[in-house]
Amino acid sequence: MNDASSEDVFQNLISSNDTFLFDCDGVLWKGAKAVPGAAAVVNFLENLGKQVIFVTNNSTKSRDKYVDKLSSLGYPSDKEKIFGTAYTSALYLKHIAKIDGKVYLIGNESMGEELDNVGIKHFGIGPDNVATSLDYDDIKRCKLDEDVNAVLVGFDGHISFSKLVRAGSYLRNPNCLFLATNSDARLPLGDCKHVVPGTGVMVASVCTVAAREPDVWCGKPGKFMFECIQKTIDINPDRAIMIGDNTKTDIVFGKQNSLKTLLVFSGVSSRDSVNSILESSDPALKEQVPDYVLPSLGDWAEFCS
Ligand SMILES: C[C@H](OP(=O)(O)O)C(=O)O
Ligand SMILES: [Mg+2]
Repeated sequence: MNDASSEDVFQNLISSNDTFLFDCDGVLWKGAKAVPGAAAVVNFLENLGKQVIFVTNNSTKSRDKYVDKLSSLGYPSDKEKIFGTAYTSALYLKHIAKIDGKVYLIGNESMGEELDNVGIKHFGIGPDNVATSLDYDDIKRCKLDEDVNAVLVGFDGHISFSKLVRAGSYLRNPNCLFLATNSDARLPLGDCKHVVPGTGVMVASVCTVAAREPDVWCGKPGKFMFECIQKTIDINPDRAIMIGDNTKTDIVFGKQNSLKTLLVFSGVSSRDSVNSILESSDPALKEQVPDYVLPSLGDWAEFCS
C-alpha cells in the first residue's frame, strides 16, 4: 500500500492510467457539499484527455439528476459516463431478467424514474403504513398483487413494517427475483452528528424477513455494475484506477475487476480501519487493501495548475 500524497506519485498515476473511475459520496461530495479541491482534480484529468467515469451505489438519483448534481458542483457531467444503481437496476430488470410483470419497489422516486425510462411496471414508492400491528386483520390490509415477479430494494426513507410484510410475502415465492442496489451501511454526510443509515440497512431487513439473500446486487462490488460500464465504454483494466472511500465496496470492486485502487479517507473508511485490515490474518480481507491511499482527492489540487 503506497501513499499517493506526493506529486511524483500523482504524475506516475497520470502516466500509467487512461481511465479514472470515481466513487461519488465521500470522494467527490459529502451530502450537498463538494469535497474541497476535488472538482479541480477531476477537471484537470478530463482536460488531459483521461476518461473520467462516475460509479456510485447511491440510488437516490437518476442519471439525469446526477448530471445536474455533478455540474452544479463543478464536475464534468457527461450522462454516458455516470453509473448509479437506480440506472443499473433498471438495466438489469429490462435486459437481463426481462421482467414482464410488475416490480415491487422498496426505493425512491429516482429509481421509479429509471424503471419508467425502460418501461418496467412498478409500485411501492412513498409511505406505506397500512399495517402497524400484529393483528391479522391489520396485516391483511397489505393487499398482495399477483403480477409481482421481482422485488427491488434500494434507498427508501419510508421503509416500514407494511413494506416488509409485502416484500417478505412476494419473496416467499422462489421464482420472484430479489434485486438489491447496494449494501452500504452508512452514508457519509460530512458535518453531521447523526449516524445516517444506508441502503444496506434496508436490504438487510428484507433479507431477514424473506430468509433469502439477493439474487443480484446492482451496485459495487457486484459484477453487474462493471458489465454495465463495459457495455458502452472501452476500458483497459491495466490502465485504469478506481478511486473510492469504502474498502468493502469500492476497493473490492476495483480489485475484482483488475483495476488499480486508491482509497481516500474523506468518507467511510478510515486509516485505522485499513490498519486493522492489514493486521488481520483473515485472507478474505486482502481484497479490501487498496494499492494507494490519500487523505482527500482535493489534496492533489495543488498539482493541477
Ligand atoms: C455511500 C454510497 O454511495 P457511493 O459512495 O457509492 O457514491 C451509498 O449511497 O450507499
Ligand atoms: Mg463512497
